[in-house]
Amino acid sequence: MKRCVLIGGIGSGKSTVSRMLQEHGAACVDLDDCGHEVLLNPTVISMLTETFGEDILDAQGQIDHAALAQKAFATPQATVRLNAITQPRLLRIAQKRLDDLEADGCAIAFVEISAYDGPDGTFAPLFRTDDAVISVTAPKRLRIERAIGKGYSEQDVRNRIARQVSDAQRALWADFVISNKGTLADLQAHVDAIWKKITA
Ligand SMILES: CC(C)(COP(=O)(O)OP(=O)(O)OC[C@H]1O[C@@H](n2cnc3c(N)ncnc32)[C@H](O)[C@@H]1O)[C@@H](O)C(=O)NCCC(=O)NCCS
Ligand SMILES: Nc1ncnc2c1ncn2[C@@H]1O[C@H](COP(=O)(O)OP(=O)(O)OP(=O)(O)O)[C@@H](O)[C@H]1O
Repeated sequence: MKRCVLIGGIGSGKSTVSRMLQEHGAACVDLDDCGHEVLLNPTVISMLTETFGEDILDAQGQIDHAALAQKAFATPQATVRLNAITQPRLLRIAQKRLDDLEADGCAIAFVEISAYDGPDGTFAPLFRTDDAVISVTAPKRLRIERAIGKGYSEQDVRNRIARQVSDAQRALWADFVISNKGTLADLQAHVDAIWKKITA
């Protein structure tokens, strides 16, 4: 199975690119989604409440994502603590999803990684060093606007951006950079061209 890595900061358009790639026939493993599964684990819930306090829970005792985000993205140290609890576990879920796709005969899979920290970083077990990396970028102003449109508060988006690497850093790691500052039709054309190159 050919694997590719799809990276980009909050509101850049990764999920939209992922949807377009899936329409071409690719499978996608979204690490944000794997992370959401981790937050349902009772051990993780206790570790997170011990670290960040009981007020990250909703009335049902489940993690309130916005409440946890407010605490966990407030400082670099808090984000390190969040990542240490969640990322080793979400990595195992993502690895299993990739293994299952491969066993099912999937030809090409994209791993969508919003918190990508480089080829030798946390997510290295999920890909090989020669797998293509696609970075989706957009000006900060547009990313904030788009993320607010998805329901995040402006402060939350700004905090998350502050905890993420820059588009300039992502470009150094990428084989393809998609600049997503135009229309959805522009984005589609860009994705179609990359799909052709990747599958040539
Ligand atoms: C803090 C949580 C509960 C907020 O949940 P919420 O549903 O609001 O956001 P979601 O998980 O869908 O992420 C949305 C975006 O936030 C940003 N983001 C999420 N986690 C991180 C992180 N650890 N570091 C930097 N940015 C992050 C990304 O741009 C991501 O696309 C959740 O993001 C979380 O548990 N994060 C830690 C796990 C993780 O690292 N996930 C990203 C894997 S690549
Ligand atoms: N070129 C575009 N023109 C107009 N709207 C766009 C464009 N690209 C993305 N969007 C919209 O912007 C929002 C953010 O895009 P998307 O969800 O794909 O980003 P993301 O990088 O996956 O974000 P997140 O980090 O929150 O997961 C979505 O509502 C999407 O429909």
